[in-house]
Amino acid sequence: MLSAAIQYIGQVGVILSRNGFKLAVDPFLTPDAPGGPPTEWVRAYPPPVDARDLTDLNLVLVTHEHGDHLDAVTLRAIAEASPGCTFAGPDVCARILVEKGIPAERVVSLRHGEAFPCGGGLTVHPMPAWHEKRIVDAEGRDRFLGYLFDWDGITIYHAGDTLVDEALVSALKPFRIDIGMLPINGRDLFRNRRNIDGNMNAREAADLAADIGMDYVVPLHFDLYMNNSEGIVGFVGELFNRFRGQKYHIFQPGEVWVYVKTNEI
Ligand SMILES: Nc1ccn([C@@H]2O[C@H](COP(=O)(O)O)[C@@H](O)[C@H]2O)c(=O)n1
Repeated sequence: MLSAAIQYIGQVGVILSRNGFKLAVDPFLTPDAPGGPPTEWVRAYPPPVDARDLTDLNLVLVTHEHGDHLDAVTLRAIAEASPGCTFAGPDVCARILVEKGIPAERVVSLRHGEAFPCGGGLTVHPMPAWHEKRIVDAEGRDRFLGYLFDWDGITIYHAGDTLVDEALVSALKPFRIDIGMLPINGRDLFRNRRNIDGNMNAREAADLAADIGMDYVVPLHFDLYMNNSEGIVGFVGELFNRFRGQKYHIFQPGEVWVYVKTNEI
């Protein structure tokens, strides 16, 4: 019987733990968000975890540089609380992390096509992401990344912020994904006008989960900022109406879910 523990910490932030190795993706734990009131960015709930209490992280992965994903205040607090923690992300983020005070020797630049071996039987495969569009620099390095965790018998995909693109489906198809964590906030002209880049919506996330054959699909990016959300009801409806039997897990902020991979009881 194989298992992995996942804690949801808000927006797209999660902490994953397996085989004694613990990592966080996009921890955004600042109570006063960048922008913040009186702007449109009003958190729906306070951070469920204090970054200063994250004392045993081995790795933090950042998907892109937007302030609700790369939160320098949170990351500096983690660097201090978890002295053995490495910080990794797209090259743009790696440079920002160093500028923001994370020691350069603890920062790794990741790119699609180059696997990143870690402890605990984990290999991280950086995946391209289309946060409204795919942006690649002159050296072919993606500005936005998702991550595929090939973790000693359990495969977990964290999409970061992305649309569904045929090239993404092709990149994911070779893997048998046990848990796929997908943004579902969608996009529209009126958010674009306010410089809010879009992602896949609930319908597209449901289709992707079914098309890839994910065991569980986990929606993200729907509950923290209601100005950039399409809610959760549509996602459940899509699965119920069109993909009956597709398993899913909807997190509450701060909740820990233990995924167990077994056919036996
Ligand atoms: N507190 C925040 C959160 C987000 N933004 C900006 O919104 C845009 C979209 O954010 P994503 O989650 O889709 O990456 C992006 O430009 C963020 O910087 C913000 O200003 N304040």
